[in-house]
Amino acid sequence: MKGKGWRKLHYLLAAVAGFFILLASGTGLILSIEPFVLHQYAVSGEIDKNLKFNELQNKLQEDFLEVFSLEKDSYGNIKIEGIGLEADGTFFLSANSGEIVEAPQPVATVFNFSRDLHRSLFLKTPGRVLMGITSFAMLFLAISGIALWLKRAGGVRGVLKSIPIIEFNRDRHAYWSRLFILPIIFIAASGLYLSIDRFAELGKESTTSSKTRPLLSDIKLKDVDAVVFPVMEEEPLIIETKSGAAHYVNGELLEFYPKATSANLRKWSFMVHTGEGSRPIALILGLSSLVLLFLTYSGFRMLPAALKKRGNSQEDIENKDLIIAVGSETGHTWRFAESLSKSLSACDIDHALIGMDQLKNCKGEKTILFLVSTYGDGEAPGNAEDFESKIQDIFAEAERLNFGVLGFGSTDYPAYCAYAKELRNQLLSIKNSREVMPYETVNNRSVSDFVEWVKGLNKSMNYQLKIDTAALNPERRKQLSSFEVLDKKEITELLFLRIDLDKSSYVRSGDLLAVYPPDENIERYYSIAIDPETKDMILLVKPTGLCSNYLASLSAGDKFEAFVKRNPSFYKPEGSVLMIANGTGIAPFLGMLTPSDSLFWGCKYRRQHDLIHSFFENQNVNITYSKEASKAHVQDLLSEEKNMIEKVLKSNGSIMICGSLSMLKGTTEVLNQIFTESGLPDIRELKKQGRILIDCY
Ligand SMILES: Cc1cc2nc3c(=O)[nH]c(=O)nc-3n(C[C@H](O)[C@H](O)[C@H](O)COP(=O)(O)O)c2cc1C
Repeated sequence: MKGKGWRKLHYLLAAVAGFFILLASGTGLILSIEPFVLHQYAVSGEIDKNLKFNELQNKLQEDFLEVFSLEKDSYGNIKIEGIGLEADGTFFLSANSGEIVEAPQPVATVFNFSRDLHRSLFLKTPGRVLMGITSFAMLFLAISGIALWLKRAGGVRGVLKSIPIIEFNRDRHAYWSRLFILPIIFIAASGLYLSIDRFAELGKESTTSSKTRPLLSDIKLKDVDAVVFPVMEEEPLIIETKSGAAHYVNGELLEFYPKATSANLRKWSFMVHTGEGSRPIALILGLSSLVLLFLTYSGFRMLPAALKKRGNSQEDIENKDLIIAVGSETGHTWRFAESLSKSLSACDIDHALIGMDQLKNCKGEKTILFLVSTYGDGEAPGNAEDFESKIQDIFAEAERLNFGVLGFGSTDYPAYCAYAKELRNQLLSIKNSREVMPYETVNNRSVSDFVEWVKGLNKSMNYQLKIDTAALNPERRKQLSSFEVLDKKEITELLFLRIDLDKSSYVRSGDLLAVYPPDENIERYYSIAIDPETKDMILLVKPTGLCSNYLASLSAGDKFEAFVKRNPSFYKPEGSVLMIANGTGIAPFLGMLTPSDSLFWGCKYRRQHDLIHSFFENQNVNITYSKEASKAHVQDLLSEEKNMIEKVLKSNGSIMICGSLSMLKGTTEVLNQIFTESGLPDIRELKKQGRILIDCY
């Protein structure tokens, strides 16, 4: 089955069985507490491992007129039914003295109530059947979940990789289900087995006699599970142990019925499913129930978007010249495509919106705008999985294909927008194809990236589209903190902000500050430094956009709303570090620089240096100015530092790069050349080893 099929199965099962799973998890959570509160439940004490069953039997003959049965419960209690010298009924015995001990306290109503609800929804047999089916659905949810998880990870190799948390419900759902997959499978499988066992009456003991013939005098009390005592003389004494049931008459072994595997399986399933008698298992069950509750909640939050039918069908596109084709795994790209479609309609531009799996047999001249995400480890999203194998057929009859590709992805993943790039190459190889819109990307569903692309589209196609950004539903994060500006300085296009920070805060240099301009729901990220001396937060901003102009309008004492996004992939590594930055990209390094590091910074004007020179005292800093006489860029400085760069890397040091993408491009070229000449691994390999860290935008 393909990723799409597994996803459908997963959602279908969740939609059908979700309510019952919720019920079973809630009651399961309550029941998992039982072994912890019933601490006085074990009243029989520890059984001496050498104590023989015979010895207890002799004691019983002294104290009871008649004993009918003996049973050991999962708490190790010895429970007997019989007629005592003073009373008759059920008694608990001390394991070693054989004397009657105080009966355990009754079980709290909440546990009995939860147990009945958990097992049968108070509906007796139909309820038990329903809960059996729920276990079955849960097992298949776990199996389809594993398939989705493999797809998400881009194959088996990636399953243990960390999961970036970009979207709370989706990514935490994946995170927690991965962590608890084994207990969840055990819970579902044991629940299913217990249900089947009850209805199919599995586990009847085999009557095959065994070669192991336990003598009555050898049986130890610790090995006994249950005993049925003879009432009439000709009846046998039946002793059940882990290995089977032995029948004795007058102390002689008459028959032995080894225990069938199914009986052991039943016992094992009961233990795994209830945790009765084992607090560690009960703890795992409790935590798993909590996780299941969360998975049901987050799954239901994702369900409406997943089940929504989107786009036109193949028939609708036949006489359209302009098509928006969407490749999406989890539905976000559709939101952008729909808002583009709306703005085209508002301008009376005839077009169709379609999923990539619906795109078949294009005839004549078509203009197709592909909006595609990347999934797994740089792979195609679900509805574009088969596109590559069909692409030649799809366009076989097209006279001309005008296309543009907009990639949706996240720089949190190493293969940023890899599928969009691959698709673009495939389209370029189609006969009569022409790229009419330059390839662009949208990082982390950035509305501003998308709006920029639409501006480009307007230019290329001579449109006047206006995107309704509110329709893209960017949500302002709920928990924002208020930050106070302590100091603000500005020198030619560079703004320096010192911001008050709770001194016990966990924030580190290299983290990001996400700021919302007033009346806007789209945050902008700024790399931050923590001043090593004062522990204040330092922000460097180029005041050219809506948010940076807002920050520029603030004065000391003003407050603004923001949150800190942890960015551990850009924390300073051990050892000496070569830091490379241009413009405001220097910000995180202001809090990282030590005398054993070197910093290369490219800025525009000499004056800008005055804003931050106090951070450079006794440090190894090299600066270029692109708007002064030298007109040099930071990469020009690097090409003269071959020996130093080689020395840093050969002594196990690292390189960190922060700033613009164009600086990254130039820097990468220079570094690659140096690495080749020095026999060092290439940038890709060093990045993999975590020795080149990049934060460019
Ligand atoms: C499991 C997973 C894997 C991803 N892998 C990549 C990737 O390799 N490269 C990338 O640029 N983005 C990757 N992304 C980010 C998505 O492409 C991005 O969130 C996109 O907006 C999702 O759009 P969609 O909901 O339409 O599929 C991944 C997201 C997830 C959840």
